[in-house]
Amino acid sequence: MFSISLKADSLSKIYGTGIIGRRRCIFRKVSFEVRPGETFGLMGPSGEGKSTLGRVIAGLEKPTEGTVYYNGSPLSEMKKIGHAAFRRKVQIMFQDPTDAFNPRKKIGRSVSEVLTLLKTPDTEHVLKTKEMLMTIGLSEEVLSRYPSQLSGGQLQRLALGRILLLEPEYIVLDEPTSALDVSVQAQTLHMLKKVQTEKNIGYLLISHDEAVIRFMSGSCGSLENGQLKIID
Ligand SMILES: Nc1ncnc2c1ncn2[C@@H]1O[C@H](COP(=O)(O)OP(=O)(O)OP(=O)(O)O)[C@@H](O)[C@H]1O
Repeated sequence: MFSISLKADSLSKIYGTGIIGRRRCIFRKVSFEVRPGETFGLMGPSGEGKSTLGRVIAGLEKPTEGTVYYNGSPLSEMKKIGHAAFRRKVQIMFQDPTDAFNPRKKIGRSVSEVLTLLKTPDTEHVLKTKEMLMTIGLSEEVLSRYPSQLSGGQLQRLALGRILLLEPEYIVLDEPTSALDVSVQAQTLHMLKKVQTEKNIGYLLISHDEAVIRFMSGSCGSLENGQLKIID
C-alpha cells in the first residue's frame, strides 16, 4: 500500500562473495518504517550492522535482498531522475563532524559551494545562509572560521545545516552525538528535535546509547544477531 515514509521491507545484507570470499550475513529480513516528522531509533551492540543498514536505506549501498521504499516507490526500480531526487531528499549525517568539512576551506566557502551546486542565485546566498544559521542556532561569525577553529558541537550543527540546505525529507543520523563531549550531547539532541519539528523531517537515528534512543524516538528496535527486534 502507498505510504509517505522511508520503508525498509525485508532487507538482508550479505558481504563477501566470489570464489574465495566467505559469505557473511550482516542482517536478515529487516523491516521498519520512518515517517515524516518522526524518529525510528536503531540500537544494538557494536558491529551488528547498524551503519550498514543506514547506508542501505539511504541508497549508498544495495541490499542483497529486500526493498527500500521511498514514499511508496521501490528504490530499485527508480529511473535516473527519480534516483537523483531520492539522493537529495534522503541524507545521511555521520558520527565525526570533523570529516564533514574540508579543513582548508573556511566554513562560509563550504556552505556557499553547496548553494552554488544547488543553483541558488548568488543574490540569495546571504539570505539562505542566514536562515540556515538561525535554524541550527549559530552566529554568522562561524562563516569566517576554518573547521579546526570550531568545537565538535558547532561542527555537528553545521554538518546538519549544510544537509538542511538540500531540504531533505529524511535523514539517517549515524551516532550523531558519539564524537561529542557529554556537555554538548544533550544540546545537539534538543537541536535535532527542534529542527525535526520545524521541518517535519523523518529521522533514522542510529545509536548504541539506549537513553539517546529513548529520548529521541517514537518507535525503536535493536539489531542483534542479524535480526531486528522491535522494542515497545
Ligand atoms: N564493505 C564491507 N565488506 C565486508 N564487511 C563489511 C563491510 N562493511 C561493513 N562490514 C562488516 O559488517 C559488520 C557490521 O558493520 P557496521 O559498521 O554496519 O556495524 P555497526 O553496528 O554500525 O557497528 P558500530 O556500532 O561499531 O559502528 C562489521 O563486522 C563490519 O566489519
